[in-house]
Amino acid sequence: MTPHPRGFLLDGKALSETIQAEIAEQVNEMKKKGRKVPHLAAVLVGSDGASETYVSHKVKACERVGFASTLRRFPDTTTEQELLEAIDELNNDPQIDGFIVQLPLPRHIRVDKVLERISPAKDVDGFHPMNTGRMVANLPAYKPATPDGIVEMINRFNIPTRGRHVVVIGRSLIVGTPISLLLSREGYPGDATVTLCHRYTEGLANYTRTADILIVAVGIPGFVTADMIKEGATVIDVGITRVADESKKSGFSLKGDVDFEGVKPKAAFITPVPGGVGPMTIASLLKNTLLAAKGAVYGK
Ligand SMILES: Nc1nc(=O)c2c([nH]1)NC[C@@H]1CN(c3ccc(C(=O)N[C@@H](CCC(=O)O)C(=O)O)cc3)C=[N+]21
Repeated sequence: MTPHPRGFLLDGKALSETIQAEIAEQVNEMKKKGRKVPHLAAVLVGSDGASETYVSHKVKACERVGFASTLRRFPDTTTEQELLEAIDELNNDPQIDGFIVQLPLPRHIRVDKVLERISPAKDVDGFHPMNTGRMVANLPAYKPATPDGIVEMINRFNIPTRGRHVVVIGRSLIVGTPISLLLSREGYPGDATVTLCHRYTEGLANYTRTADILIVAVGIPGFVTADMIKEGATVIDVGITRVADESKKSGFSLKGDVDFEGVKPKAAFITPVPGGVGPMTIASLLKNTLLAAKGAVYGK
């Protein structure tokens, strides 16, 4: 008998590039028909290093697929009212198909107020309660990019989900809650039995050890260790933390929530960090922007 394969890398970077090539193809078709290319705007408040990196990745991805992009920068001292006015401008700008307000925001700005101000039809992050609600109700909606990227990854790598036990660690509105919903609902990739764990879960390892698919989004480097994994599980690492690293020019390296080296020999499939879920998030944001330009969710 051949040994069961272990440690197959779920290469999110390569898959994201494949999806971006598919999107670029669609942009070419739009151009041929004389239609305007999709236009994504990003709003960045303050100068958080990680946020700068993510937003620049999004802008570069737009260029790669042939989208137009706009970056609106605001200082840390921007008031909530000023930010809301900037959002109104983007809502009313017919050139902009979709936009995102990069999180986190400075503490003096109420994130709920900001997200609710975004027109649901332009909310390509899928953070507006209208899109959350429509997703829950199985209506056409923009789905949040990180869970959508995970679903896409499971789909394209043909990882079975029906009747499987999915354990999610972390219940955020942006990752843990929506991925639990998407994988438990009808059809593929779905039909899974989902357990949603969080900081108050007692005996966490008793759950994780029964997971066929383990999805970790807690933001603590190396949180999941080999002893917590079932042999042959699929391990999806959403964490991405900057950890000081003298050997790097940047002075830091990126660490996931999973002890990759320890877990890899036990897992059937595993996502690396970087190069796993992060790039899939970008691909899904582009997908949503294409949907917005086509009016595929709310009409034109
Ligand atoms: N309104 C809003 N929408 C978001 O979607 C959003 C956000 N705010 N705030 C922060 C989180 C985080 N996020 C990532 C996107 C791409 C990578 C990504 O491309 N990561 C690369 C490496 C990134 C690097 O070099 O630092 C990778 O994992 O290989 C990571 C994280 C989107 N987020």
